[in-house]
This record gives sequence, C-alpha cells and structure tokens, in this order.
Amino acid sequence: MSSGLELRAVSRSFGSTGVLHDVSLTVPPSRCVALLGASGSGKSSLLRIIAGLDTPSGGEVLADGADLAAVPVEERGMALVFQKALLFPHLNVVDNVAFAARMAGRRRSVARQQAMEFLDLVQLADYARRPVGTLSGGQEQRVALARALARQPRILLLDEPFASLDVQLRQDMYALIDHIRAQLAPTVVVVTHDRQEASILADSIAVLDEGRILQHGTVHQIHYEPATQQVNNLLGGLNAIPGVVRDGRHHSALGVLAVQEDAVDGPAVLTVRQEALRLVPSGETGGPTIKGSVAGLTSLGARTLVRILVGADDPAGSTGSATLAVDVPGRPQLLPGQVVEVGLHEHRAWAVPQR
Ligand SMILES: Nc1ncnc2c1ncn2[C@@H]1O[C@H](COP(=O)(O)OP(=O)(O)OP(=O)(O)O)[C@@H](O)[C@H]1O
Repeated sequence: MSSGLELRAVSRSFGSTGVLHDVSLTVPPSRCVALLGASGSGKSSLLRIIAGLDTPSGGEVLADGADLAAVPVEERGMALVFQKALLFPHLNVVDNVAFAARMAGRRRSVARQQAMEFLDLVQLADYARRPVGTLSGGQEQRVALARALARQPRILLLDEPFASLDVQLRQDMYALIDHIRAQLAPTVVVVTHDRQEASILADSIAVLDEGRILQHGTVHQIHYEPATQQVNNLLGGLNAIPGVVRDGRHHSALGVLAVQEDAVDGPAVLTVRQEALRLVPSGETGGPTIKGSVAGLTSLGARTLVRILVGADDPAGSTGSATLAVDVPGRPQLLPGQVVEVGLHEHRAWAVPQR
C-alpha cells in the first residue's frame, strides 16, 4: 500500500528567519521524488515536517488528500531513515527490526518471524542473531531500512541515508532501493545533495534553494530544460552562454541557435549540457557546428572535459567570446590553441531568461 503525498504552500520560520517558503509539491502513490539542494537549503526541515516531527508555520501536508496536521507521527503511515542508522545497541539485528511490532503488542515469535521477512528483503537474514555493534556501516543501513520497512509505511522518507557509505556500497544500496520499490512500492521521498544519487533513485527531482523549490521535474527535464540558471548550476551544467532570444532563436558568441519554441524574447542564457556536445572529426559533413580553439583539458577519469574558446577571433567583435565545455570519452589528443569543431544537437539547447 502506498499513499500520494501533497505539500501545499508549506512554510517554516525559526524566529524571524524563514527556512521554507511556500513549498508546494505533489508525489503520486508509489513514485520516488528526490529533494535535491545544497547544505542548508531546507531539505531536512521539509522532511521533518512531512514526517510530523516538526510543525509548519503555514501550509498543509496531505496524504491521499487528507490533511495530516492533527495526525501524530506514529499514525502517519510513514517511516524515516537517517544518515546514521541509529539502531538500538542493546538489541540484536532481528530484534531491532521486530521492535515496532513488539511495541504494537505482537508476540515475540510473531514479531521476529515478520522481521525475518524484511531482513530477507535487505539480504541480511543470515545476520539476524548478530549484535548490531558487529555490523559494518552498509549492513547497519540495511538493518535501518528493514526496521523502517517492518512498519509497513505507505510513505518511506530517506534523509541522506547513504551519505556515509563508500561508492561501491552506495551502488549496492541503490539496487536495494530499486528492489524494495519493485516488491513493496511505497511512495519514497529521498533527501540528497548528490545530483547523481537523485538521478539514479528518483522518478522526479525537486530542486531546493534557500527554502524554495526552484523546479520540480523529471530527471531529464531538470538536466536538459532547467527553469533557471541556478538549476543548471546545481545540476552540474557547465554551459551558460549569455545572449538574447528573438523568435525562438538564441543569439550569442556561439552564433544563432534554435531553442525551445516558447522561449520568451529578451536577454537569455543558453544552456546546453556538456554531455550533449561532441567534437566533430575534421572532414565530417552534416549538422551545424561551432568552431573554436582548445582552451584546456580536465581529466574526469574515463572521460575528459574539453574547454573550447569560441568567438575570440570574430573580426566584427560584435558578439564577444564564450567558453564551451564538452564532455568527451577517453583522452583526446588535443593541444591548447588547436582549432576544433563542436557538434551541437540543437534540440538540446535551452534558453533560460536572464535575471
Ligand atoms: N531548529 C532550528 N532552529 C533554527 N534554525 C534551524 C533549525 N533547523 C534548521 N534550521 C535552519 O534551517 C536551514 C535549513 O536547514 P536544513 O537542515 O533543513 O538544511 P538541509 O538542506 O537539510 O542541509 P544539510 O544538507 O546540511 O543537512 C538552515 O539554515 C538551518 O540552520
């Protein structure tokens, strides 16, 4: 069972300081939304309000259309997992997971039997009798997840639950969350400051900054159709070229490029993901290209970020110059100053009004 979640104009102030401002968000049942934002943007404050651990200064939290204002934490049908597992140190693994059922009055044997199903789900059934002090960080988080799931929440709230795990363990946990979603289909809200994690886990991402949602959209929209320049920055988009939009075309140091049809005329920044650009081998014919010179190379490991200066030798000097970042596979054999051509999938260019 899962519930739809809705936030309506939620705000929260501490004294005279507002930390959440008119936050509205809808998450359909069984969907996963990521709250993505820098440290201090209000992600945890929002999650605490959803869970009922804090009261909003204004606005409403609803589950399946019902206002939760008067519903206490334990009756909201939600479970929360934090960055720290916060297991009960005096209980072994299975009794940690069985805890809620025991509190609800179930017999020990029944509670343990049910707990075993959830330990099985997180692939820790063999660890049932272990003291929790003997677990690794990744195993602790699995137990914390099993304990949360044993409450059979309709909405699962995850507050940076994998932030302290190493890269490999995090990948394992992402697979586990996929598995849990496929098996139990809870609605999930995951707080993270890691855009890759948000993209892997969530169906949609709500980008939070200074207590406001800048944009809520699919993973694709947030990356390729940012609502503001700040969303582009927060999602790691490196290209933001100033210019002006006239009749669906953006004019800048890059030349004239088609952007979305409904782009508003006026000053606008052209965003185009570095991953949506490519270096065109000399002699290749086909779509439009942008000519520039190599300004620098940065290794990304298996890929390389090539920075290309465009428009610096424009004889008219009317449009100025711009640097374009292009993310390419491997390590291209390029020298600083070398002239290259960049292929741009025009439908990937997106204009954002300049403020
Ligand atoms: N109880 C409180 N009293 C006063 N200010 C608070 C309180 N709780 C949170 N804040 C402030 O609200 C803002 C948002 O904090 P919050 O913890 O929600 O951010 P966050 O995005 O989760 O950050 P992080 O990723 O670092 O956990 C911060 O400026 C924080 O100092």
